[in-house]
Amino acid sequence: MKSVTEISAQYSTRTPTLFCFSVDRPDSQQNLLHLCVPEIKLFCPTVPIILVATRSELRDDEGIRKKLATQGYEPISTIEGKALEARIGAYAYLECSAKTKEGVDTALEIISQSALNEKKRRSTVGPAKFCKRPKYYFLLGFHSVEE
Ligand SMILES: Nc1nc2c(ncn2[C@@H]2O[C@H](COP(=O)(O)OP(=O)(O)OP(=O)(O)O)[C@@H](O)[C@H]2O)c(=O)[nH]1
Repeated sequence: MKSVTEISAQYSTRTPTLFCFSVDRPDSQQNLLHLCVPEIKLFCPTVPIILVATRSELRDDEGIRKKLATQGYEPISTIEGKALEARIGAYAYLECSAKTKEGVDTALEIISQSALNEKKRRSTVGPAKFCKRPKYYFLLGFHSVEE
């Protein structure tokens, strides 16, 4: 997963950005909610977020269900995914599995469509600016686009 530092360095303020979590990894959803989303909202508030649930076929995998159950978890459901979409104000919520290919075509279609919509919007409202980067990233030793 790209860090928000990388996103803010490379992307314009309106480039649609994919945030992915894996349905068998409740921690990946928590990382998005508590680390990535607050940062991108702070530094790139106008970036449209497309939320993607990956490895969706693992919801029906008994081995995964059992493993998660021993830790007190279940695979992340569609309802939870949609709740996260609403909570972070995402542009779209998608689910797919690279393994079974389910949802992949739809995901690619919606992602392309959002990029085309953005291109259209840009031609009417002018060019996008780059995201403002937080100063403390310098202290942590990240590269800067200004360097
Ligand atoms: N079950 C399942 N496994 C998948 C799926 N997509 C990817 N994987 C597995 O997930 C692992 C990581 O896949 P990659 O395509 O390398 O994805 P990545 O984002 O580069 O992964 P990381 O390097 O782990 O961050 C591999 O072992 C893949 O086989 C999927 O749809 N279902």
